[in-house]
Amino acid sequence: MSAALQTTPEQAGEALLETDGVSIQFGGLRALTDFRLAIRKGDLQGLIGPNGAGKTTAFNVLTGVYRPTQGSVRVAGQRVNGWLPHQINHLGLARTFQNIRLFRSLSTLDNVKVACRAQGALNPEGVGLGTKMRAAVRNYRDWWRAMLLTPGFLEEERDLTRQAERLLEVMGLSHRRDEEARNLPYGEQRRLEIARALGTRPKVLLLDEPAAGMNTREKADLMVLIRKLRDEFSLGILVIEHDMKLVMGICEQITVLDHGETIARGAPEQVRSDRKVIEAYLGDNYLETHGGAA
Ligand SMILES: Nc1ncnc2c1ncn2[C@@H]1O[C@H](COP(=O)(O)OP(=O)(O)OP(=O)(O)O)[C@@H](O)[C@H]1O
Repeated sequence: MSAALQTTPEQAGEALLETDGVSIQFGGLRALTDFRLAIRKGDLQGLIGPNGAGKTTAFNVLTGVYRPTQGSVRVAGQRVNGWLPHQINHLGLARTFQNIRLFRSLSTLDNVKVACRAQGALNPEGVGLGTKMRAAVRNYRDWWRAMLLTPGFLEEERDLTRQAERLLEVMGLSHRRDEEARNLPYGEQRRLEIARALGTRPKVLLLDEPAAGMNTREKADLMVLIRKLRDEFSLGILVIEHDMKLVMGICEQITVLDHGETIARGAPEQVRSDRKVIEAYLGDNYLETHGGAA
């Protein structure tokens, strides 16, 4: 293992998200091999690598879309192998998607309210029949409260609206409050996705190519915003991104994947001068522009 692969000294505090030797195979293809990662409160880490390296697969394993073939995923100290995405979300892990997945016909505000409401709707503990029964009873009760517009229901609605408005403000989207999500410019749709993820009150936020399709100005704003979110919401953040300026500019630690294997991990300056990373991903052109390899 190269020096860049050794664990960095950000070991203070409990890991909010941790994997141990995670591998996943699709037929004969090993999409991810022995993937190790720990995200703590305040971390801002990057996950990079060439197309098909396994980055989105890693996100899918972390969030319960895929079940790992080997190894374990822990969120807030709980082993979550086999849990469903919404159950993992309730433990404090939220994500955005490479291909934007908004409720396109809902307003900007309602997109975020749905997420805020979902966070209050389910009990994360347990996946058994008892939990399902309690959820069914609660749904039935909530349906009647909504039909009768009880004072409790109306107060809850006002509270959800306040929470969602606050998140739109943080994400610079207040002016779009009542517009349908599909009518927002691309960069704003990406920010709305982040607002919606924040609506579930995560401790760890996974951002899958948040700057894709953004112009230079929007990317620069996004860099500032991601740092602000980390600080203001006390989050741990993991970002997949192909824009090296953004990743190198904001991440304190970067993991590099190639063919599902972790080929390097370390601070930006370490990673960008790693010969294996240059060969697999950055290319000699990057080397010429940004300095020599180790
Ligand atoms: N559900 C699946 N079934 C079969 N193969 C899959 C599945 N999901 C991912 N793969 C394969 O796993 C490998 C890793 O894909 P993945 O999407 O994770 O790469 P990536 O690093 O996110 O790439 P990109 O930067 O292009 O988004 C690819 O070869 C892909 O075809």
